[in-house]
Amino acid sequence: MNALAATNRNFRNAASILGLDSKLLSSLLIPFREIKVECTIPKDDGSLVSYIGFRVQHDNARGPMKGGIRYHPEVDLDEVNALAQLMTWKTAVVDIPYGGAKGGIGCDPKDLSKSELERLTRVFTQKIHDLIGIHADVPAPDMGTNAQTMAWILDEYSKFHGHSPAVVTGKPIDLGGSLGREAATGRGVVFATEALLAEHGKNVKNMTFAIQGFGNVGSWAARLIHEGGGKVIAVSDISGAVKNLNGIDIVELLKHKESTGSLQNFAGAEAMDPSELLVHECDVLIPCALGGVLNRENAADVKAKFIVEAANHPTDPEADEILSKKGVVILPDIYANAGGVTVSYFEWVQNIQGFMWDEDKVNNELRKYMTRALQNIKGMCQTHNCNLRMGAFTLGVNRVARATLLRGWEG
Ligand SMILES: NC(=O)C1=CN([C@@H]2O[C@H](COP(=O)(O)OP(=O)(O)OC[C@H]3O[C@@H](n4cnc5c(N)ncnc54)[C@H](OP(=O)(O)O)[C@@H]3O)[C@@H](O)[C@H]2O)C=CC1
Ligand SMILES: O=C(O)CCC(=O)C(=O)O
Repeated sequence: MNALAATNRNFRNAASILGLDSKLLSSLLIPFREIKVECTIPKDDGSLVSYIGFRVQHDNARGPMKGGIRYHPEVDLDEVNALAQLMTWKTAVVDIPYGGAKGGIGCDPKDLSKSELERLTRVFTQKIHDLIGIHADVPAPDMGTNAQTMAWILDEYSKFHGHSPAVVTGKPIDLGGSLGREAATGRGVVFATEALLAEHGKNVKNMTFAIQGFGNVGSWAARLIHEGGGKVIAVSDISGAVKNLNGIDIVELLKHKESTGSLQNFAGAEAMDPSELLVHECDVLIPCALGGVLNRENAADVKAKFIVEAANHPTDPEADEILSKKGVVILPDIYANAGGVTVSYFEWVQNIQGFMWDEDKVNNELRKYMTRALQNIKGMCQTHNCNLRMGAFTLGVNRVARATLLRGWEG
């Protein structure tokens, strides 16, 4: 099942639990706007190359649409649609005043030089600048993009609209970025994990973790778990996977990846088959890379007791069912990875106020938002007798439905 079909299915289940009217259901499901643009750039050798860029603006009932931009070869309209819809429910789950959007370009950023990436980002921004904006749609980083990408978008957008730092979040600090945003998604994952484990009378200390993906989200989650006394026993990236049952020294692994560009040949751990990571013995599995990695092929073999969905849509609905039957507790993506967009909201607020917060304030506020959201999700689970995914979906969908109804339908 592709990401869009899976996301629609979760939404429909939530709408049915909430007893939403069928007209309202269709209105919430259909995206506000889908943008598809051709981006042609000269490569460094002078040859021309064309890419397709997308921005899907899913819903703006609760505020400006918000969501990252992904550079990855598998980006297509269906995937961006699914991710945009997830953003609508996610911003509502953590109760920040935004709707949902997502963008992407079907390219492999590893095949492009820095100047090619800059040209591609500027051309994409030229094509969408009229449709994004501080109070309309505010992009941010996602897979394959980073603070530098946001700096290029800000610079290109500002040529048309004047200096506008709040038009993107996840910017470099020197250009109005927020302290704590780079670590925020990983930090939010750890706050969410701590809150979940506390519900089960456990804590991060002495628990074992397997982490798929060692980019922005995975490396920060691993670092903070390691700092908190958790044992990260397996980590993977695109180059392969490593394990050490006594716990990997994450600080050393970060240095190794920084200097060699990969996890391979790290002296403090042994190589393992990357597909083994997801089914390796551990207490907590944290997927931090691609979607759909837990599916009917491997779900029955998962040994973790808890899954924290740091990636977007890592669990296919068929896997969801298999894992639920096994009693695995899954903390869903629209809550677990919401720390990134929450601190993006703090960044946007700081830009609009023209006042910078210190990092402790950012992190303390983030903990408050993540803790409160889990309590709200659990309230929905109790009211509707459902699991955490449906608790989060019903919470998010209900908030967006309420905002939509309050706005009314008169033309
Ligand atoms: N950045 C953010 O603020 C947010 C991100 N997310 C989600 O988190 C996930 C990760 O995003 P982010 O960390 O930003 O992306 P990055 O591009 O920074 O990192 C992605 C990581 O995944 C690894 N990877 C890619 N393919 C595979 C694979 N087949 N097997 C194992 N690892 C793989 C990459 O390997 P390598 O390092 O070798 O390239 C890299 O380590 C995505 O699903 C994203 O949507 C969710 C909320 C916010
Ligand atoms: O920070 C943001 O605005 C969006 C982050 C994002 O793309 C996500 O949560 O999936």
